[in-house]
Amino acid sequence: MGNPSLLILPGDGIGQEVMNEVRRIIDWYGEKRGLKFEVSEDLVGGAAYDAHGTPLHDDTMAKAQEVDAVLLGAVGGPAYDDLDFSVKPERGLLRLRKEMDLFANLRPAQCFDALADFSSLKTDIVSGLDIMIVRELTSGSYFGEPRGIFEENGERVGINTQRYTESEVDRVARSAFELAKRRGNKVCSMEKANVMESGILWREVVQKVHDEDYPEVELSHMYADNGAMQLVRAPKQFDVILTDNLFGDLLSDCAAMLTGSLGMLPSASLGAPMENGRPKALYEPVHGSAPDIAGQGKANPCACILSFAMALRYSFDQGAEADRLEAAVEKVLADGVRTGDLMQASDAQPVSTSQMGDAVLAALDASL
Ligand SMILES: NC(=O)C1=CN([C@@H]2O[C@H](COP(=O)(O)OP(=O)(O)OC[C@H]3O[C@@H](n4cnc5c(N)ncnc54)[C@H](O)[C@@H]3O)[C@@H](O)[C@H]2O)C=CC1
Ligand SMILES: CC(C)CC(=O)C(=O)O
Ligand SMILES: [Mg+2]
Repeated sequence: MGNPSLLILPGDGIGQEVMNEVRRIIDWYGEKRGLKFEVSEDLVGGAAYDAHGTPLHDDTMAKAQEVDAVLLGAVGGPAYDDLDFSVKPERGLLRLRKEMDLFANLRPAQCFDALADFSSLKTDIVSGLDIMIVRELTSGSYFGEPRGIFEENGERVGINTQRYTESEVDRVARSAFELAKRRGNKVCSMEKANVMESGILWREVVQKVHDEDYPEVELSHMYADNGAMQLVRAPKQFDVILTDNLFGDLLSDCAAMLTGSLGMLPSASLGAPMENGRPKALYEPVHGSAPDIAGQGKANPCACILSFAMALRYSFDQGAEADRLEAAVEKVLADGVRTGDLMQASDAQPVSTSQMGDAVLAALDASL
């Protein structure tokens, strides 16, 4: 059997900068741990649009379907804001998620001890925080039809459709319950069943999956607006949060600030098992291309580095090496190394993206 394959899609803006650091970490694993990957690279998002006039070339899509895992930086940026949606960078990412059928987006929000006093919330509220948001990723309002901007009664109307089938809810609910069994054994499902039919169906299906196959897991339901409030009021009440595509997008950015910064939040997007038993998978930081800091060496690469740790765990059965990488990031933070997003304006000089990468590599060396 050959080395496991990894397709790297840096994308746009800080996606390219943070991915530079992940490449060095992948090399480190090859050299120091004998964990070699068959790495290929391609374009996605604005970079692909500039080269090919499309945010995701068919050849790239085909490659993504073949590899063991895809690692993506971020897409988008102001240069592409006025494009028709069909060719916008974000559309490339949506296509990738949809065609790979990556229905379960795992977004862990963990507060490292060293950042507990930096979080937007009081230290005791976030200290030791470890929650997992499971966001449905291939349906809901980012994909439902009809969608578009249409003429109606002499004016334009913008339409997106929140749509969920029972099977779509069923499969992502199972992912959440399975994860909960390996964690704190609790799932809180969030929707708006009070005002949305899709929410009513969501709640019914989640309850049914629970009652039939996961009665031992503690299940609660919460309206997503209250969920957002509870997330900043008392986040440690949650273990696994299960929610739809749109609410999950919002709630996970919100959870980022509990951990200190959006620059700290990794994610894994998982689909059905492939022939080798591993899930189809794409790993990416939760953040976007951050045009306000792009090209300045200011981006925090930790979210992308931690996304690679998730790849080690979920795609390559390297749980111990994932632990090693997460511990390296934790040590660096404990040593006080900080990119600008992890400091108050008046603090000492922040480190650059590549200096943060240097520090993580040094911590990895020290772990041997
Ligand atoms: N998965 C993806 O590729 C995503 C792409 N986007 C796209 O990115 C572009 C910019 O979107 P925004 O709304 O500005 O969201 P964003 O996530 O790019 O940035 C929001 C804020 O967080 C900061 N930030 C984000 N990541 C950081 C990091 N690693 N280190 C330090 N600071 C960081 C940024 O500087 C900015 O102030 C848009 O085109 C958007 O559609 C947005 C979210 C996800
Ligand atoms: C397609 C992305 C730009 C949407 C997003 O913000 C995300 O998935 O976190
Ligand atoms: Mg988002």
